[in-house]
Amino acid sequence: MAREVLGLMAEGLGLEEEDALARLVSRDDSDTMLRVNHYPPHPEREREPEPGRLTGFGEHTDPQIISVLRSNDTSGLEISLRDGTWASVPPDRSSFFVNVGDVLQVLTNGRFRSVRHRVMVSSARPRVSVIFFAGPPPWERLAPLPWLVAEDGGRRRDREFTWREYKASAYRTKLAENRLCYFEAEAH
Ligand SMILES: O=C(O)CCC(=O)C(=O)O
Ligand SMILES: [Fe+2]
Repeated sequence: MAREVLGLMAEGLGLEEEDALARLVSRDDSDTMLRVNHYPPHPEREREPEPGRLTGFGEHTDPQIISVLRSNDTSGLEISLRDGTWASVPPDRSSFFVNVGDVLQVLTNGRFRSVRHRVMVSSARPRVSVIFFAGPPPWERLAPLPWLVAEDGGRRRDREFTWREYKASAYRTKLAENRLCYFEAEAH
């Protein structure tokens, strides 16, 4: 699934090698992970700053290449729009929500953006989500793809790093931080 989506993205980007993205998540040592989140129902509480809504998962971007999410039919997931407002992602048990990770933003030289998202809990029903995170192998050297950099007149948004390096840096920072800023190319 993640591989197919990455194949379509490569095609859409006009990459010469159609498996340029998918191959990164298909190796035996690719860093993939499955996470199951359970948000218990939100009981009525009196002393909340914003009554009726609790943060279930704080705002963040996913660090990997791509994340594929499916949830039960309880809402809560929200994405941050350019103007800073939050848009709800309607729950749909029959479809997948695909999220661009930080590494895909780097590889595409910013054509695809890792969107900030969060989970707010306001429902009387529990939310359950299952997310497949597809990341590259630990020692893979990651940098904007040369084909796209050439299209951008040689301008690289980020410098090269390994996934291991990125993960180590991400673990040192807070969830909500923009972790990619440490990897931006110096000359902008
Ligand atoms: O549980 C959800 O709907 C999203 C959780 C999430 O963003 C994550 O686990 O990275
Ligand atoms: Fe996430």
